[in-house]
Amino acid sequence: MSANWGSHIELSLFGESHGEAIGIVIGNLPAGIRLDMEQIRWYMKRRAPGQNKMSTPRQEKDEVHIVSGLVDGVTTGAPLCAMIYNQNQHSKDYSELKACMRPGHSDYPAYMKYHGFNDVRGGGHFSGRLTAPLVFAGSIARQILKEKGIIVGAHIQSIHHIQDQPFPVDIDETLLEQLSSKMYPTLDEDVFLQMQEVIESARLQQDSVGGIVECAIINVPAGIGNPFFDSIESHLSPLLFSIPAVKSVSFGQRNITEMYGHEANDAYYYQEGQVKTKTNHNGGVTGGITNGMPIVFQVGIKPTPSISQIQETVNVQTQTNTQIQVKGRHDPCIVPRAVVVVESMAALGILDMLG
Ligand SMILES: Cc1cc2nc3c(=O)[nH]c(=O)nc-3n(C[C@H](O)[C@H](O)[C@H](O)COP(=O)(O)O)c2cc1C
Ligand SMILES: C=C(O[C@@H]1CC(C(=O)O)=C[C@@H](OP(=O)(O)O)[C@H]1O)C(=O)O
Repeated sequence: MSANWGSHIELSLFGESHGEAIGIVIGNLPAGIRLDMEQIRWYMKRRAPGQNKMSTPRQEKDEVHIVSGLVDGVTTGAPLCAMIYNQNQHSKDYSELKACMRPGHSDYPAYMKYHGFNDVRGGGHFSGRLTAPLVFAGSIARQILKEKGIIVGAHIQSIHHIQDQPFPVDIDETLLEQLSSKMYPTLDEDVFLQMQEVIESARLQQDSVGGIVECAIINVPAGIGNPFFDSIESHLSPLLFSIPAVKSVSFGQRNITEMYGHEANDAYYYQEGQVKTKTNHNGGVTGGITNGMPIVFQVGIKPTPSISQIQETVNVQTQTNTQIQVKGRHDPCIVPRAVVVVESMAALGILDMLG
């Protein structure tokens, strides 16, 4: 099982949802970065479970213990290892799942690949819980990027059929900082109430819903990226697709495929000596290389697979068709907790790209 990533920044992710701890080792971090622990705690809180009815009731503090690579709050340049101890496992909820495979979760493919030895409890190493250490790593990346003037932020673009507005062409630091300061950021102030109702209605029907997170990275200079195998899109996508439940990533305007060329092309102009585009349908990237406009992309997240309605499945021990009623404490919608995960992955990807 591989859980390593990176060409400049190196990540090595470890742990299971119901094991003792989850964590990450971050290699090649610059020395001399004073970690802003208050900011890190806020980003961790935005993702943490158990805070309201929209989330899994599992209560976890998600306190980060830094065990190496930091002295007096400042990075030393040595691998930085951070651990989060699991505190609230209910492993008996998963006893049936060694044999009966949850539709939509990792159980069956993992059973085939790891011959039934994989840890199914809480999703094991496949769990959305593993995104907690990724948010920690992403928070450090965001801090380093901010020193270069580069800011990342995201909003909930949609939940089920309820849509927020898309990002405007001019995305500034104030807007992104405002979004990141909210627990559930949307551009239209009122739309989250409707989203919340849709989530609650799905929860009451023992069901779940998905949605889309739209993310922006601003102030990346023009000229970063490559045309072919290491384009901006191809560098960010592996990270974004590694977030459990992510099923799509698209850059620029979502409906660009339905436009005419004259509509899709972003017209250039000079503003105070700087090249800008009037529209940003291409999401700040053409030819795989940044054009100086905000990098904008959307991440599609499926409905949570573990729902407590009775579903058809198979028992791999008796090799029979059967039914399953999934237990455990699950998110009726992953999207609200995943916004900061998307931001974190974007920050890690772009920092790595800057070299
Ligand atoms: C923050 C977060 C929370 C999640 N919570 C749950 C959950 O409560 N129950 C569940 O079945 N899946 C949850 N997932 C999704 C599963 O982990 C994921 O669907 C599963 O590992 C299968 O992977 P795939 O959907 O990418 O194919 C969550 C994912 C994230 C990112
Ligand atoms: C604990 C978290 O989410 C978990 C992600 C998850 C899954 O299958 O992905 C399944 C659930 O695990 P459990 O049944 O142990 O409660 C979620 O609670 C977290 O994100 O921190």
